[in-house]
Amino acid sequence: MTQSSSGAPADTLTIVLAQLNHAVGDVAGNADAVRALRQRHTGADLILVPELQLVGYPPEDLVLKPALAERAEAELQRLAAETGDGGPAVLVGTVHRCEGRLYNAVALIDAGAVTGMAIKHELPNYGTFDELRLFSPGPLPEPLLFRGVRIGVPICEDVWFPTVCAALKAAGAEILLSPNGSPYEIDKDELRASKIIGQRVAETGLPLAYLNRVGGQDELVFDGCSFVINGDGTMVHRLTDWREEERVTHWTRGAEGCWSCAPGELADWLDHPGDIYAAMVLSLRDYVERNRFPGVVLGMSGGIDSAICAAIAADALGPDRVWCVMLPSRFTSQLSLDDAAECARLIGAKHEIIPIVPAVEAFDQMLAGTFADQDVDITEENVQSRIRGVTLMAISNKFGPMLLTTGNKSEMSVGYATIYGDMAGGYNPLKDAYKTTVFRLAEWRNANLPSIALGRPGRVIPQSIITKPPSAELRPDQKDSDSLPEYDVLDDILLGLVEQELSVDDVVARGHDRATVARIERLLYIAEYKRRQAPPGVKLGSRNFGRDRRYPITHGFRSA
Ligand SMILES: Nc1ncnc2c1ncn2[C@@H]1O[C@H](COP(=O)(O)OP(=O)(O)OC[C@H]2O[C@@H]([n+]3cccc(C(=O)O)c3)[C@H](O)[C@@H]2O)[C@@H](O)[C@H]1O
Ligand SMILES: Nc1ncnc2c1ncn2[C@@H]1O[C@H](COP(=O)(O)OP(=O)(O)OP(=O)(O)O)[C@@H](O)[C@H]1O
Ligand SMILES: NC(=O)CC[C@H](N)C(=O)O
Repeated sequence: MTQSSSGAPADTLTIVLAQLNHAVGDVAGNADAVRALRQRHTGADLILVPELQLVGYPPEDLVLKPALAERAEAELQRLAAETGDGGPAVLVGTVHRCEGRLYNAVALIDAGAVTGMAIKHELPNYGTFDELRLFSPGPLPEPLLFRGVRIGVPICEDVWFPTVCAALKAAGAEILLSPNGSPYEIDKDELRASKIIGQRVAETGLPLAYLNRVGGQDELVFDGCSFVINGDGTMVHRLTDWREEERVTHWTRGAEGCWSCAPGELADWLDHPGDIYAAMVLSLRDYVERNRFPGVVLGMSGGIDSAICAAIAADALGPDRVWCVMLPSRFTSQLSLDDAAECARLIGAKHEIIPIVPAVEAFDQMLAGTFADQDVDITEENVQSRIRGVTLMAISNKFGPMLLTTGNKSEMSVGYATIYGDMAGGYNPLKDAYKTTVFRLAEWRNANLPSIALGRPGRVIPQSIITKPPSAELRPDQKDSDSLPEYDVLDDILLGLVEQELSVDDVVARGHDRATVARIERLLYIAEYKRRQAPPGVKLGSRNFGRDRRYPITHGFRSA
């Protein structure tokens, strides 16, 4: 029931929470998604869509192009006019230009017009965010009046601090509806729900609907995980994770004038490491689809990194869009050949063998004169890796699939990858996953099929790939542990140096060997140039090699 014809405030509201996967820059497509929602929910009073729905979140510097803002303004006016049909109103995230400034805003469109505007006050400017570069902060906001009800619209970062919600409450807000573009980070779903938003509700006593976007956008992925908490702190709705969802919620003004939302479904959210796996699947899917690739190709070595990447790709795109190429050299073992073939068979992906021996021999001959009197060293190992890169890129050029890179975060931390070799490619699902996480993911995927997956259920990674010692097989009997500490040791050192920004002394105090920690710190710093040239990959933690951690390439600092 909406506001009565006498103009008395509404005492019930039907609000649709639309957890959408919008596309950055596709203003027309994002507006069409709003149109379609209005058609599907004609009986609703109000529809809430994610932060910056019209331009997509995060728009980055694209939003500084005046033509983008103009297009968003035109679409907003068109959508507003369409609400003259008597159907639902919409709280739609968009950019707003005023007196030469650009704002991150939410427009209330209702009864044929823009009837209100909320402007983001707190602009996040840390980690991956740099909204102060793009937007001006709005003043402390006031509630928007909708059918006689004062609705507070704190926009994403606005709910991470007490100020905006307190101001809205003081100005008479009765309900808080918060549109978000909150990227996935390990454990952030619970942090948002139990801590951050729980606290805002406790401080204000107001019911709050938290609506997040879903989907992948370059290095970020959005998990959805929207929810509603009533003023007494009870969680009454939890929307699904990793998928779009439209949840119809019913709100009532109670005897004391306080609003509450009727309880609905409380969806389960994936725990570790299933959430990490889902993040990799969804981010790769959206990257490949939105950049219009027919599928992916990857070098399948019989090792765990390429195996899990192939499984993620099959779950993202379907097995028939994944092309696994084994490129054996004379150091490749029969076990690797067998494991690669068996893994591709279990996944259901295309598998092909292209020996690189003729190309290696040709390079040996070509360089024989120049390298006369030189010892064989890592140069020849890197040539093999680069021959694989050239071959895989030739397949990509000829048939169109994007080449996946497979270097995990442990390797990328210490530069254990060949630039222009196995680092050649377009997207890396493992970029922010340490090797120990990769092992956990393989075990998890063999026992679970995430609901968003398009791949086959059951075991997809042969056990021998999980149990054998990792090797790059670039020289006889090579093992990763010949040149690096065992991965559980390496990863704990990296956790300290990268994720927690500890010094060598701090990491040694955790029980590690000083010389090893100092060597890893040195390798970490001198590999920065490689990481700057590495392909993008999905952010999982709070310190990804990307916008979370912006180190200089050239510097002289060593902490020991
Ligand atoms: N600061 C800087 N700015 C710009 N360029 C810089 C640079 N420092 C070195 N370079 C250049 O980089 C070159 C060295 O880099 P690069 O050619 O990659 O060679 P490099 O890092 O020396 O060796 C590759 C490493 O990756 C390992 N690997 C290779 C292949 C696969 C795997 C695996 O586990 O999957 C591991 C291999 O065992 C070795 O440890 C130098 O020749 C130099 O020209
Ligand atoms: N024989 C091979 N055939 C096809 N691709 C290969 C081969 N060897 C290496 N690659 C590619 O180069 C990447 C790095 O390989 P390498 O085996 O040297 O180290 P890794 O990091 O242990 O990876 P993996 O666990 O996949 O073997 C592999 O993931 C794969 O994509
Ligand atoms: N879009 C935003 O304002 C994001 C910042 C916020 N702290 C989050 O990650 O949820």
